[in-house]
Amino acid sequence: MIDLKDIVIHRDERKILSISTQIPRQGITAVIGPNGSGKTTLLKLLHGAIEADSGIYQPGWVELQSALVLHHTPLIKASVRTNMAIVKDSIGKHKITESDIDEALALVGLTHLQNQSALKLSAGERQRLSLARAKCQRPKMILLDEPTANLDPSTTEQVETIIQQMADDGCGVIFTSHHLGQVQALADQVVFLNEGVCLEACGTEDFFVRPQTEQAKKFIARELGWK
Ligand SMILES: Nc1ncnc2c1ncn2[C@@H]1O[C@H](COP(=O)(O)OP(=O)(O)OP(=O)(O)O)[C@@H](O)[C@H]1O
Repeated sequence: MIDLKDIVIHRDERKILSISTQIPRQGITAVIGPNGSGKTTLLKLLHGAIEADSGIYQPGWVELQSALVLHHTPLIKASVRTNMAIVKDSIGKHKITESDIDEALALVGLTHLQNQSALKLSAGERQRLSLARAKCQRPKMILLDEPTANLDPSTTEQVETIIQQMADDGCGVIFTSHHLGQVQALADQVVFLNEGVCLEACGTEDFFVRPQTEQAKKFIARELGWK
């Protein structure tokens, strides 16, 4: 378990995250909540990209060895393969080998485009490249910020299959999403944030069938269009 105790993060004198919860290190966890509720901030904290002002995070980002995939992964003006080769692994110990790259490209179905300029990739191919780069880092956990935002249904399905495969291979996955249908289909557990506070952390079915807080009930009803 990842244990977050009394974590507080401020920006511009505003508390943007105030959280105490536990998140499993295995399986697939969805972090959900309204816009601005702190989902991306939580992923960045887990990855060690930002620090908490106070509180305890165990085992901590060094031990977690995560790969973080944000919305717009910067790519260099070079081939898909070169964009893979520049990736560093999450602990800086292993060199990324040619066969690591081959394996990751095959996983995301981009082998045939490996010599194409990465900047010419479509949004869906770009996202698959980002996942392949993350996979090459040999992370223990992969943190994905809205991995299927702006993708069409068929590409969304491809990306979901890759995520599922990574989890089946033993890599813990934490992703954020605004698609509750996707969360229900993919996630084993849910962390629900509201105004920077974790209000619920439980199994996916429990969350959707028996939400404990009024905020979660309203959020589910609004997002799924229930009356
Ligand atoms: N560097 C920053 N400086 C100031 N405010 C910030 C900073 N980073 C995040 N925030 C604020 O913190 C809050 C949480 O942001 P965050 O991006 O984590 O939300 P989110 O749940 O991922 O939102 P969305 O669903 O819109 O992507 C927002 O109100 C945001 O404006």
